Amino acid sequence: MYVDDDDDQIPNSYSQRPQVLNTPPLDDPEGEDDITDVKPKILLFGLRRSGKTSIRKVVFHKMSANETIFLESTTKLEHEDVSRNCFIDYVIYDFPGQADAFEDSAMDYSHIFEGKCALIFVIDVLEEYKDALDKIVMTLVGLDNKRLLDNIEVFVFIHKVDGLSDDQRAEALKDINFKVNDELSEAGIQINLKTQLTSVYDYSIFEALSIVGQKLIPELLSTFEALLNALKEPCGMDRVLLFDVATKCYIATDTESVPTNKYEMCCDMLDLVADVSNIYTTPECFSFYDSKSFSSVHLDNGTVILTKYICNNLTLVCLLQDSCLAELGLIEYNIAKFSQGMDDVLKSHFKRKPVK
Ligand SMILES: Nc1nc2c(ncn2[C@@H]2O[C@H](COP(=O)(O)OP(=O)(O)OP(=O)(O)O)[C@@H](O)[C@H]2O)c(=O)[nH]1
Repeated sequence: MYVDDDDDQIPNSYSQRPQVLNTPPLDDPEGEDDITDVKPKILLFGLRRSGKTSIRKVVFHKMSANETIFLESTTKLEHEDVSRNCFIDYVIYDFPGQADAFEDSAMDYSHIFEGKCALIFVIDVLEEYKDALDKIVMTLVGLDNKRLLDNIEVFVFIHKVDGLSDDQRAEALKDINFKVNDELSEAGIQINLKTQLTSVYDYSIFEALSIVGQKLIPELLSTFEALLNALKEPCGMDRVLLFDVATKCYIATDTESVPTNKYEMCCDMLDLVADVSNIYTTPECFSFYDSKSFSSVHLDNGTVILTKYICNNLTLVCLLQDSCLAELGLIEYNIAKFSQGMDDVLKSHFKRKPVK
């Protein structure tokens, strides 16, 4: 199936760079689950019980953080396609804690690192983390030796920080950054490691995965930032974010980075809309959102949080001062223009690409 120029709808998912995976995934030795269309990958790596599966389940399956204590250890490589729309369009690989990417010839994972990847090392900060740091360095050295490192964005999630005070978090961040970078430079590896403090008990894990996801769509990101800026400025908005409502990951924002408290405010708003809709939508209704979905909350400090559904699970969340609402017509007009611009960009970007 091909995207037609005249299509009004942006399809839910686009297959992006078709190529054939050389080796079947390891949990699929027969190749039954033949992935002929390799999407960008997010690879979760880390020691046993560091929290990899919990991250996957909480963000992509809406599992509550409390339920993750019942998760069993992953004993073989698991992968799943978590595509929601043309932005959240990737496959997640959850490596078993004991996996070594290159050490064991019976389990050579190197083919998985081919193509566009984000490699996330998850460190359990509540445990002694020397072994975890050794594993990071060993894996990166292995990737470097195989000349695979150039394609890969590398992240370190300093995980389970809900158990730490602010001072302990800052200390862990500094210590881990220093030790990993030190060992990597000793091994002669220059790499831009992105380190995040995360927990499944708050929004930090969604924020961290938003940043990872954005690295997988760099070609679209700058265009969407420009579109969001073009919306923000004439309307006098403080911040505008484009969210995937299913995962609470933000796809893009205006060019200024988003302070964590603002990101949390937006997530609370999305949760509020979902909770109210959950109570009052009829069971036959598949989604809380349609083209008319629009909501606003006025805070007593004069801030307004406004959401407007765009398409394909994507919703705009805008933060503005209530004085800006005097020009509500202008805001609605610019949001409609944004929506049209997004539609045009996606159509031209994915024109004649096969659609799943
Ligand atoms: N306090 C806290 N505990 C967490 C967090 N994330 C995961 N856990 C707990 O960590 C334990 C291990 O989580 P898993 O997700 O199974 O860890 P894993 O890395 O997939 O483990 P393996 O499958 O053995 O490799 C569970 O008891 C989770 O509840 C977090 O952010 N904070």
